[in-house]
Amino acid sequence: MKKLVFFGAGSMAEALMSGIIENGLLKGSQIWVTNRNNQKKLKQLEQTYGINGSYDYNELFADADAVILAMKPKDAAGAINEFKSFLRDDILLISVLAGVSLETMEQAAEKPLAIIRAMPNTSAAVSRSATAIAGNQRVTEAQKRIAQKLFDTVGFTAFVQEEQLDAVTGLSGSGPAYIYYLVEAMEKSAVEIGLEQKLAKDLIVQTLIGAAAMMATSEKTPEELRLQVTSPGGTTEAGIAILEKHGVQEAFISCIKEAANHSRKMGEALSSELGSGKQPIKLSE
Ligand SMILES: NC(=O)C1=CN([C@@H]2O[C@H](COP(=O)(O)OP(=O)(O)OC[C@H]3O[C@@H](n4cnc5c(N)ncnc54)[C@H](OP(=O)(O)O)[C@@H]3O)[C@@H](O)[C@H]2O)C=CC1
Ligand SMILES: O=C(O)[C@@H]1CCC=N1
Repeated sequence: MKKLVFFGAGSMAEALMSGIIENGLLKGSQIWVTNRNNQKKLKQLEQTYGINGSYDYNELFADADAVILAMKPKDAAGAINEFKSFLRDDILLISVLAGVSLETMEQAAEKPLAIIRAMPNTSAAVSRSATAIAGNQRVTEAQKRIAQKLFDTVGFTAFVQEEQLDAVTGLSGSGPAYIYYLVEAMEKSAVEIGLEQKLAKDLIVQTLIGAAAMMATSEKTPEELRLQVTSPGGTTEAGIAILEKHGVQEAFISCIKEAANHSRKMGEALSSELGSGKQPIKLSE
């Protein structure tokens, strides 16, 4: 790949471009980025990563191998409509939009295109994304390899059925936020029980890294690993009894199901917006 273009310059686009550049897959000069109107952000990305910011579609699409769609799903129809006349047949469109189906994007582009739908996460910035991808029939083997290399560069990649991508979104697309939420609670409690914030953060981060490494390398299930830590009558048992009392595991299960369901609903909203005469489904923000 010689030229990659990002439509959208927010959290996900920045995580991907920084991982791609950091790992040497592409130089900053091979990456082009545009957004809706936040010129300050484009300047900041130019200064940080040496990428090219532009609002000129001729310049953006010239010799582009792949275009990554990285705006909010609600902005996708408008964006595709604005740039669809610049899309050549040989450009690979890669969408990271939550919920938006391949069919909806094909419909929006109003022309046959090779499209990969991907669900990475922001840990791409540190080459630790968990990404799942699915493509339409027009994606060639060479284009599949391009997409796989791109996402392998920033972490782990799995090919999935398109129908599974809403579940992936609820699980690992949003997943980092669930972990940060848990860590917020761990940090608050650490301070309340007498630890300095810096020490608490170091201990928490190392605990997460260690637990992740155990799960990645051990033959044991997470439940077995948990039981190894839980001495009968000990501290862990006392703590986990509180989590059980508050239904924390059930809450996490509902959280992931709701996020996956919301991904599906966002896709349906865009699809019906594009469909003739149908009203978009209302989403609670
Ligand atoms: N954040 C995450 O953890 C993840 C996000 N995603 C997906 O990535 C996408 C982006 O999310 P995120 O980065 O968080 O969003 P942000 O709100 O951080 O960024 C959205 C970007 O899209 C730009 N934009 C809006 N409209 C257009 C347009 N018409 N043309 C070009 N650019 C446009 C915005 O520009 P401006 O600032 O000028 O308005 C902004 O740069 C979403 O679809 C989301 O589902 C997927 C996986 C994880
Ligand atoms: O919250 C969102 O909608 C996006 C998709 C996955 C993570 N962030």
